[in-house]
Amino acid sequence: MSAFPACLVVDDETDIRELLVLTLERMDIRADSASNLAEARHLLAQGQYGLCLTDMRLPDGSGLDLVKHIAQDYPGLPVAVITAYGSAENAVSALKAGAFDYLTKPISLKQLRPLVQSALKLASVEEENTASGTLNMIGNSAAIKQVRSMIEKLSRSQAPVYISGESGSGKELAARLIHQHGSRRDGPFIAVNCGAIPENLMESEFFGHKKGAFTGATHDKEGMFHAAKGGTLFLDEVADLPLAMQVKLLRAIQEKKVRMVGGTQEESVDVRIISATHKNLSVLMERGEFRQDLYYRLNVIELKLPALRDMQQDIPLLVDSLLAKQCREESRAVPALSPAASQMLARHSFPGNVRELENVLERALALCDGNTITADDLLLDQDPAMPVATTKTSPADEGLPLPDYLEQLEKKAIINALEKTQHNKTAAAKLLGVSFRTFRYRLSKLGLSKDND
Ligand SMILES: Nc1ncnc2c1ncn2[C@@H]1O[C@H](COP(=O)(O)OP(=O)(O)OP(=O)(O)O)[C@@H](O)[C@H]1O
Repeated sequence: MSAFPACLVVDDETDIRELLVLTLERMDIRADSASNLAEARHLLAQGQYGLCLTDMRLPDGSGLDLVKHIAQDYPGLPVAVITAYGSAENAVSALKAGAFDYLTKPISLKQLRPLVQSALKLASVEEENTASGTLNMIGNSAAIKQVRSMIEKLSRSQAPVYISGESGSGKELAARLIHQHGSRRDGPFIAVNCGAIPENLMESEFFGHKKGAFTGATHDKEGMFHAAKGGTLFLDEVADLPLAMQVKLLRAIQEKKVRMVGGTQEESVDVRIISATHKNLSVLMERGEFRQDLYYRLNVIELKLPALRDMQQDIPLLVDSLLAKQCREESRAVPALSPAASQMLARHSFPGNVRELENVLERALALCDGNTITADDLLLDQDPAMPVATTKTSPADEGLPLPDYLEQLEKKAIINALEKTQHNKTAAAKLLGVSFRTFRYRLSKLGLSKDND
């Protein structure tokens, strides 16, 4: 038997219990079993377990009670629930209560193996994390400390996480950290910007396609779900998924299976989903633009990232570490900040959050004399939130008809966002709160795109 601590199997059906114990033993894992909640509690108190698998329906309570008991009294022990086919709510409530993952009946070895391996990995990853302890989400404010502790908790689970927060507030960074600190750290982390994929290619990008599935499909091609196997798939700007794609994604998440475009067979994929958007998904859901069932599937656990203006006290610390990082990358000495520059940074509202702060510092590094960054180097006056909000003129003052006047304002806002993001269109679209597709469309409509944009 392996060095991995034993597994506790809790199920009142003798057949399933025996089958699970046997399967685990074939995987070199010793297993104890209990047929009800009371027995399970008793065994837990006696033994050192590395994993617990429990059915949802038990004669003297529910699997959910056991999940809560374990979360409370044995917080390091991963527990997975076994749910009946099609009972999505059960799986979701178990994950919310702290279950690390779930299995759907009928249980197959294909499902069980990655789950057990993840649990097995968790123990060693935790040891390494305690040893290194380096989460690089910088800040000392209560808000960011709370984020850091949530990240640690979430990395112990396989539950889908939904990260909300304004553009540039560190959603992708948080997703990467959850991945890096969890059992999937040796697997891939695949980040997808859902707003940047053309609608007609979306299904094939996500699930892959078979040769001949459509014109131009000259060979079999795997999708992003395949690329993320054994790791994490980060769906950024998930609000930009068209409704038709939302249905397909829901199926893939629920079944943990995908089917290539033009393929006949479904195949299992072991992928953890983390999603994010700067938009308000619950509002979009109420408007019918985002499917409710997918929303509940993605948003099992929500991680909220604070805006930089809500952690203003962290600005000096962030400035120091971001400057140090940028100078390290450019192999140059870290310049000092003049008192006026420090004050200006500490007071600025940063609508573009940490990303905006990074851009301001990068620009200041390029402009400064090498020794000191002055208030002038920050160019913060040229960084207004949005020209629309600050404009004091009216169409009549400009002598323009309303549509032309609005077009001019829109152009200004777009150019401003492009400048702020060093012409990164994806980031500029986010800053303006529109999808990448919309942004690209507006660029060409307003004559701002280069020939082949
Ligand atoms: N607390 C933090 N400490 C250090 N760096 C941070 C922090 N928050 C954000 N950053 C950095 O700011 C930049 C923007 O963060 P990130 O890309 O994760 O934001 P985002 O919320 O995903 O943005 P978007 O909504 O535009 O996709 C990244 O370079 C990230 O490393």
